[in-house]
Amino acid sequence: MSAAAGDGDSSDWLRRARCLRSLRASVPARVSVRRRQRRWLAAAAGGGDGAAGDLEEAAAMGNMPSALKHCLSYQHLLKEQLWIGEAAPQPTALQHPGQELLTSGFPEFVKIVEVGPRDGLQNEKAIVPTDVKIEFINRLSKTGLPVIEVTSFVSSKWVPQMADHTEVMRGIECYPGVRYPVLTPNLQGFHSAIAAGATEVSVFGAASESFSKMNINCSINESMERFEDVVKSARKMDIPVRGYVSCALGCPYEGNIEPAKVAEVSKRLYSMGCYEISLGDTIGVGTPGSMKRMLESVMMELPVAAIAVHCHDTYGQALANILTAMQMGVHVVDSAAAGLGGCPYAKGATGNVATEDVLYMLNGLGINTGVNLFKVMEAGHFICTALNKQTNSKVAQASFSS
Ligand SMILES: CC(C)(COP(=O)([O-])OP(=O)([O-])OC[C@H]1O[C@@H](n2cnc3c(N)ncnc32)[C@H](O)[C@@H]1OP(=O)([O-])[O-])[C@@H](O)C(=O)NCCC(=O)NCCSC(=O)C[C@@](C)(O)CC(=O)[O-]
Repeated sequence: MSAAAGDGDSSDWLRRARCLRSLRASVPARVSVRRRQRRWLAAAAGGGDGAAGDLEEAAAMGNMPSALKHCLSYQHLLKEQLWIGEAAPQPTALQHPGQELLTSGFPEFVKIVEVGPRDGLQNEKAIVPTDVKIEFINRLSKTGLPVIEVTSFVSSKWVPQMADHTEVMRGIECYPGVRYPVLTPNLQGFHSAIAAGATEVSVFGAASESFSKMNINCSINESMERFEDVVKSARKMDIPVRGYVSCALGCPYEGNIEPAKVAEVSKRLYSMGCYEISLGDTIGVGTPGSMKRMLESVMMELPVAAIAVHCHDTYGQALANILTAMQMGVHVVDSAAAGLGGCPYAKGATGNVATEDVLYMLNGLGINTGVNLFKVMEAGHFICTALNKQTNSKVAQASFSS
């Protein structure tokens, strides 16, 4: 757990800002928000002054402006701890006999692998200044995220956005308990990464021959030989290696990809020593149905504990796909703050699923992540402001823009 996770100050600030913004939108300028709020609450609660009594009772009466109702339901959400990443309330004796907990079948803890600084930024048209990347990563480090993928040691001719990999790796503050892997496609990238101070790397292959050729300029077989070299060197240095399989649910060049092919490539990566295999829906075309079929196939070859899902949200299916994967026991989820991202070799693919949206869903399910949603929202807000773009996170949009 990072040193600064769980600090409540900024959460309070955001809560208040959110509530006030929502109120301001519906109040004539000449009446102060606080006075109006006291009056509504007093009226809704049946008299008295601004103390207003029980908020929920007032909300139930239904005789108040929608902005205030929104605030009250927001209070209700807070009460249920959807926002703070703590365990949801346990079922009470009032629970209907035989009624199953919503969370049954889901893992108790989900590890979030934040890929925003790498997958998120690699596709930005304008080069993001190195100090902005470093500040973004430092902010993410204070959120409780256990893993933050920092950059990639690839050719700067191919991906100019990642050309400052060494400066980024050397510039970030490494928080205790947070891991900072980087992408390395071959031995050359591996050696550069280690020289820059990386202590964990990822190799990235694909279940599609065409994508492999476009992305890393070699066939699947050739890529496996390169990855073997990386894994062997890494093992000697006690460096953990993660493996990616792109196009697990579809390829921008070949269309459908057989689940058996995904399973085969995953097995090769796992057998050579990758401790975790991240299955990428690179172009975000998967559905819960195709996710289920693909995972069933991969799970015949790999233990579920070694499987991660990496969903892009092009068709709006990412959360549903993640939910499906979790129902099947997967407990490692890749995501990017503000839903940044895309792959330079997957035209039309939009960003990764937003970390904020994943956290909101997991908090609602009472699944622990150890990550502070508010702080991720702040980091997402920081990078979106720096890039002068709108967040892709629905949760951040709802919280900041209403
Ligand atoms: C893989 C390579 C490097 C092969 O590139 P290549 O051109 O085939 O390599 P080469 O071995 O023929 O060498 C050619 C030149 O590249 C240099 N080179 C060789 N290796 C490196 C290296 N590691 N770092 C820096 N430079 C390198 C090498 O030194 C040489 O330089 P030159 O002599 O011409 O000046 C190239 O194709 C490349 O960089 N591709 C970029 C791949 C990439 O970053 N894709 C995006 C990330 S993957 C992704 O986003 C998907 C994922 C993971 O998120 C999951 C999902 O969503 O599906």
